[in-house]
Amino acid sequence: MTDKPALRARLRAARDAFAASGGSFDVPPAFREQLAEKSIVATYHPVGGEADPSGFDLAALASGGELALPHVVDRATPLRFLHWPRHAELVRGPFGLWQPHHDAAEVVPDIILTPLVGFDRAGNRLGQGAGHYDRAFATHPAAIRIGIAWSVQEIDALPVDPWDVPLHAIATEKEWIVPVDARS
Ligand SMILES: Nc1nc2c(c(=O)[nH]1)N(C=O)[C@@H](CNc1ccc(C(=O)N[C@@H](CCC(=O)O)C(=O)O)cc1)CN2
Ligand SMILES: Nc1ncnc2c1ncn2[C@@H]1O[C@H](COP(=O)(O)OP(=O)(O)OP(=O)(O)O)[C@@H](O)[C@H]1O
Repeated sequence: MTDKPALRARLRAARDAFAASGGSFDVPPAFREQLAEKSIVATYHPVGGEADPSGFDLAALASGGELALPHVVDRATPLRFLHWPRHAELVRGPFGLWQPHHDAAEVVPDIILTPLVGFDRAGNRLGQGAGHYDRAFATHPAAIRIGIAWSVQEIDALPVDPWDVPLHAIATEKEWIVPVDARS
């Protein structure tokens, strides 16, 4: 299967079925190592069957880091990462998201944790299709890009478009995947 909309439908269904069966996540040691030097972590507030990144959030705070959340206006407008003191009140946004108030401080993330719809072992990513993270990665090329997903969201090879920016690592409930091209 090569078209993104069809893959998205299939992988969302696999994600939601897996999440409903009660998956859980440990924070990979390799993520903790990255926190030594990287302090501003853009996380996300999970919706539906998305894997919950709270363990990553706590690890970032425990190492002295700060959190940010994406703020979205609509499909066409690029997202902004806004500072989020954990437990600060969130406001309901589009797509059923919870996000910081629009006048929270904008930050430049060192690490971007990205919820995935799908992924492959080469670090290619399938998202929601609005291009929010594609554009954020283009705006913040120095940030470390870490995808978070359930293992059932993996496929052999995703179709790749010219604007797709590969991930540096993918965390699932089973493993920490570092694509060959992202190894140093
Ligand atoms: N938790 C979370 N926050 C996020 C994202 C995300 O995917 N998940 N985003 C990712 O870019 C950005 C928001 N952009 C989005 C763009 C489109 C849709 C969307 O089409 N949602 C579908 C249902 C999705 C599903 O079941 O997976 C919908 O509302 O019908 C969602 C978010 C930033 N924040
Ligand atoms: N750097 C960019 N600047 C402007 N538009 C972009 C950029 N990158 C991607 N886009 C647009 O965003 C859309 C992304 O579609 P695609 O199906 O690849 O999204 P996706 O893989 O689900 O990722 P995302 O999570 O970013 O939505 C395309 O219409 C593309 O033209």
